[in-house]
Amino acid sequence: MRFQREIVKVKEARARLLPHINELDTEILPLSQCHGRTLAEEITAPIPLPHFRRSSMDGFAIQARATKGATKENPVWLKVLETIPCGNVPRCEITDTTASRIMTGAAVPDSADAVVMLEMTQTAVKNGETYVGVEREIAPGTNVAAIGEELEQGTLLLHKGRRIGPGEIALLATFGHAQVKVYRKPRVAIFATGSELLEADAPLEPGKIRNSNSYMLYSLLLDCGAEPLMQPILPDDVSQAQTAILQAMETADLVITTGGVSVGDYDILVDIFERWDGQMLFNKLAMRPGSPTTVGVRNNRFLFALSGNPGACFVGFELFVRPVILGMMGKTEFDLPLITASMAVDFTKPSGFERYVRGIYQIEDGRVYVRPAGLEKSSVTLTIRDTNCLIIVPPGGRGVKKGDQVQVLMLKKLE
Ligand SMILES: Nc1nc2c(c(=O)[nH]1)N[C@H]1C(S)=C(S)[C@@H](COP(=O)(O)OP(=O)(O)OC[C@H]3O[C@@H](n4cnc5c(N)ncnc54)[C@H](O)[C@@H]3O)O[C@H]1N2
Ligand code: MOO
Ligand SMILES: [Mg+2]
Repeated sequence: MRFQREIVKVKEARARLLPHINELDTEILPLSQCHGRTLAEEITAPIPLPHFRRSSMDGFAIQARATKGATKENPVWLKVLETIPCGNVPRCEITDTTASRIMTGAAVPDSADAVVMLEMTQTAVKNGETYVGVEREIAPGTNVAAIGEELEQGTLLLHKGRRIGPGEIALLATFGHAQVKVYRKPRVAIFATGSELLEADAPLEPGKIRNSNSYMLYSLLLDCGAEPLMQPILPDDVSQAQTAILQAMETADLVITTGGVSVGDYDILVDIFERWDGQMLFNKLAMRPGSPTTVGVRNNRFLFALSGNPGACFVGFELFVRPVILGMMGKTEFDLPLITASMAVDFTKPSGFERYVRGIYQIEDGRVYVRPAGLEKSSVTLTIRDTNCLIIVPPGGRGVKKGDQVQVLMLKKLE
């Protein structure tokens, strides 16, 4: 019997990670390279949006009061003073007998309080002068976007720690942030362990399998904005593995291993943790899958020893690695969204521990229904393909029944 394992609940395990999360340093990147990166500064609006009174239609800038009594049969005729394209500054003053042709997005003259759309007008030329006939009464403010209509100056737009996507990029460009302060990507070394593992391009051999976990982790890491560093497969040799892992911990910000954490004779991560000169945060969780998941910290760096079983490796990443990576990039809220949903089917597999079932959510008639993505065994890879949530099945009893309300962690946004 190797060392004793203390069983820790998921909540407690996650709490134990928090004090060890260190924010990474930052770098300045051109805006075009910021997609997927995480903001390391707060962005506020330096000016209002729009910053000038803007026409929202193609038409004529007018004084609304000039249109009193206007009808299609009896239009109010106004003399057209100038044309105001986008990007130009209006020159002429509007009175209750004049108008200026204006385009969508152009600056409305200060003396105008409305824009009548082109379709509500007719034009005529008399003695070389152009006149516009307004066919309807127009209320003040019509088709004029006020200064700050969208945003007031000084509004906080983007928090530090926010992932940059299309919406963030649009705001950054709007306010002239051509260079953006972002967090450096966490560099994460990935080791698969196990003498049964073959490279993905290797032909199969008796008793052996291909290493899929490293590639899955690589993809999960890219997905949360980290820089994965793929390492060679480690055979079941304790010293060799220990040297490689400790070496990687010198250069990478975080190291993940998969496999070798249970009670098998060749579960070498257990041996490595027996000789560990850092802190061990936990080595047994009150959860399925992934109960033997082990996490250590050494010289302020994490070693996540995830299970080798693909399903357990996936769940372990989502529950424990993802929050740490997000925290390293300045996020303070990194919990997966938790919702309540109805079971669409029975799930009767009993479990002594709380179970995080790889699941599928669906929306029907405005309600969220969940079902397991398939065979609920931690060795299963296929279900990861279809999983968009984790259904939390409480410990004990006989699982949950169709129609029961369950807590669900969302991995993908509700569409
Ligand atoms: N007697 C007991 N046996 C087991 C226990 C236990 O408590 N008592 N726990 C079980 C649980 S729960 C899990 S989870 C697994 C954990 O296994 P390990 O993390 O030690 O992983 P391995 O033994 O290395 O491999 C398990 C399984 O996964 C396959 N594997 C490993 N690495 C990869 C990879 N990179 N890509 C794809 N598949 C991989 C490996 O071939 C094994 O089939 O232990 C239970 N046993
Ligand atoms: O805790 Mo293990 O991952 O279920 O089989
Ligand atoms: Mg094992």
